[in-house]
Amino acid sequence: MAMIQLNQIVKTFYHSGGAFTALKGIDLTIDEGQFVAIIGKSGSGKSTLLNMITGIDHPTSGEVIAAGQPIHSLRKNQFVQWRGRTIGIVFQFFQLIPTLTLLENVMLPMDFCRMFTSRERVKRAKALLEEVDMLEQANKYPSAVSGGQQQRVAIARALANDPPIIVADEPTGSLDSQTADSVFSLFQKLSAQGKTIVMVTHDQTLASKVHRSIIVADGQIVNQYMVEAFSGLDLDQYSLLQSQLQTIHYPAGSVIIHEGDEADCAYVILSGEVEISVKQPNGQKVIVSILGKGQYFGEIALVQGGRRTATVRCSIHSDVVVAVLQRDTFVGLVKNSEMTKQEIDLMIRQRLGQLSGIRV
Ligand SMILES: Nc1ncnc2c1ncn2[C@@H]1O[C@H](COP(=O)(O)OP(=O)(O)OP(=O)(O)O)[C@@H](O)[C@H]1O
Repeated sequence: MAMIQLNQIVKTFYHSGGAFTALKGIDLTIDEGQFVAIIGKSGSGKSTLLNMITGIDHPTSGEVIAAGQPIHSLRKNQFVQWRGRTIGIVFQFFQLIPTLTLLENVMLPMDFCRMFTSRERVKRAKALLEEVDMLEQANKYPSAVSGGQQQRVAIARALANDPPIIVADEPTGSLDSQTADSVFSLFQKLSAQGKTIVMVTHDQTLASKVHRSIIVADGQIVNQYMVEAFSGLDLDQYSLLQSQLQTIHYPAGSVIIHEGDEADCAYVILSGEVEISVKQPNGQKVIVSILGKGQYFGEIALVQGGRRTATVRCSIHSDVVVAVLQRDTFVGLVKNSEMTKQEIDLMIRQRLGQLSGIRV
């Protein structure tokens, strides 16, 4: 079930110098219980995207639905109460109230949403502080504990009303790496308990520790099948890829590449399936493989020089959408990413081996 859904979200900021579009038509569905990392370079639009989900900011156009509620259709008072019960928010700099004790900070969202009786609130706040290993410090003020400890309390506060969604903007960004690890494992624990978590981070290594990572580049989400096809790129390279991509729609059964043609681009399949075929010496065509979403083709002639080694035709059952990468972009990516180069070299060797087996 979808817990968060963004439909065609556009956000344009207007200022004295003109207009700047920070989000350019974002479509995103996050399922219940998913732990999602939003990754991207500084200025790519991550926080703006998060602010759309929390309702801290309004989209210029488009719709956000969280826990079944179109959030921007609620009146302000209704919205604030709804969010207090539905979305727990964790910030990079904790944002605890300095004049309240840690226990009082955790009780605040329950007081605000009148969720539990006063006695239950104290009991629950203590239980949450225990869960984040901070119960012994409950009566201290935020300034008397470390940054990592403040963030643990901020997480307990986000959980106060038992919201199904937790949203966190760089929650480990201001912490040293050891403290960051222990705060991150708290999020993993919450994920295991079934919370839906959306976390903005600069840290690409976190991608392997969550259910799903979404790369934002220049106000757009980099297509997940591009990320699958080129898994070894860094954020600068994904940004470049996103800015230079062109998508083309081919009808079912049409030919995308003819064997023997000159080569000037490579392709990644975004939807549908293609058949790769070669001509045998006796003139007969043989299908050597079928490729689907997240797989690329057309790379052999680009990397090795020369003409197309096979014909690529859309399956007769479905249309095909491909991302087209011009020669310079493709060769540049391969040259600048050793991991991508190794993966592609290996793939080319396997494919050429397969083709020569068929041509003899
Ligand atoms: N209130 C605003 N007015 C004008 N421009 C804004 C505003 N908020 C954000 N922007 C611009 O929108 C773009 C995206 O900003 P955003 O804060 O979402 O990026 P980010 O990916 O979260 O960056 P960082 O990792 O540095 O926090 C930036 O170019 C930023 O300057």
